[in-house]
Amino acid sequence: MTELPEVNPAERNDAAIAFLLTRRSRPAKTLKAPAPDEAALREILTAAARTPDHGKLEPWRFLTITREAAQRLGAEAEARAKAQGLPDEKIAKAGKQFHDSQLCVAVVSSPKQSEKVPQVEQLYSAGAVCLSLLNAALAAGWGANWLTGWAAHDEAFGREMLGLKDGESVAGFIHLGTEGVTPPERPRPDLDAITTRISE
Ligand SMILES: Cc1cc2nc3c(=O)[nH]c(=O)nc-3n(C[C@H](O)[C@H](O)[C@H](O)COP(=O)(O)O)c2cc1C
Repeated sequence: MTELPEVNPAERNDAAIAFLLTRRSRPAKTLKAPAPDEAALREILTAAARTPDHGKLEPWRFLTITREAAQRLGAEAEARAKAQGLPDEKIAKAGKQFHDSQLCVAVVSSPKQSEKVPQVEQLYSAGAVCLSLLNAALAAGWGANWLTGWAAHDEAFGREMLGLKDGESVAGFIHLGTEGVTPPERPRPDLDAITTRISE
């Protein structure tokens, strides 16, 4: 069990706010070794699992994929994309995220039967886990990137290569490693354009 730091949640946490105001992903293809070791990964996953989850259903789980396993998955993704008759560019793309990967965590959406919590809310929670995982890795000083792509959406690949069960899907492949390049800031949403004030 990762020990919890001493933080008073009722006080402003300037470092956390500064992180959230500046955080950004590092492109997966630019990540290098080393990747988080077992202890570092455990801390990141512990943070990721501390995510809002209506009804405490835990409608998600993790697959941790080493670099060696990722090479195997990359080759298999390419072979399957090729067998589906996809164009060369898409075949290469299907495998590339795995070939580039130092360490990958697949966040699996695993919705549970519930009369109270709609499936879509369980899916939202899986997406929230992806962001928490990404942010925990970035906050710990790693480079990280949330990707999906062909392998996340091909049902047979999920079932046969990742062991997904009926109803499960990949919410994200989060690639982790050491930052190779700091990407330039990208345009961020115009807050006024996306915010409506409802005041009465
Ligand atoms: C669900 C989801 C799937 C994504 N899949 C891909 C992908 O397959 N390929 C890609 O280049 N970017 C993908 N992205 C975008 C990357 O994560 C991108 O690096 C990210 O939007 C950068 O955001 P940030 O700088 O705010 O962290 C995806 C984003 C999300 C939320």
